[in-house]
Amino acid sequence: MYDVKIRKLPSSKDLPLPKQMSASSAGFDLLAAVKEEMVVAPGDWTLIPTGISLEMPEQLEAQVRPRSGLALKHGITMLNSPGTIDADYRGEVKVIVHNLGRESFVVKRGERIAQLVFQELPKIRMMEVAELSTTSRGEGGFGHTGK
Ligand SMILES: O=c1ccn([C@H]2C[C@H](O)[C@@H](COP(=O)(O)OP(=O)(O)OP(=O)(O)O)O2)c(=O)[nH]1
Repeated sequence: MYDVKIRKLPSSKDLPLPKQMSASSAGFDLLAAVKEEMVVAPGDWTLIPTGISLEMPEQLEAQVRPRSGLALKHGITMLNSPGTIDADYRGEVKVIVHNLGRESFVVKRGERIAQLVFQELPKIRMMEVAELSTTSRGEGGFGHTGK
């Protein structure tokens, strides 16, 4: 269990605190802290503020992910999905909303625009080597085994 601190910024004072999906879940929905609404034209993308900033243990990162309902109904996704929120980032969490739909999408204030999922990060040690081990896959990739 990790403690994640959420700070509401002045732009979201009147909005509810994002709700954890369940007491044990690893994430919550992000609310759009736009002034009233923001229009995203078809094919366009824009940065949507969420009105919160975070503090989490350094073993974690948070990932900004699309909501499947918005994707299915409106073609709305996150351009950089999953967006990465670094543990040492203290700025406002923002969402790059991409409209892949055929119609303009209106982001309304307080709407659940994306979801944030926390992930434990492995510790790695990088090392340069001259050779890598051999495997049966070798260099095959990008569909080389067929459909
Ligand atoms: O969807 C996103 C992605 C990133 N960020 C914030 C938090 C993250 O810690 C910071 C930097 O993100 P990232 O490392 O993806 O961006 P970069 O383009 O590599 O910028 P930087 O040079 O600031 O690391 O921007 C968001 O608020 N939302």
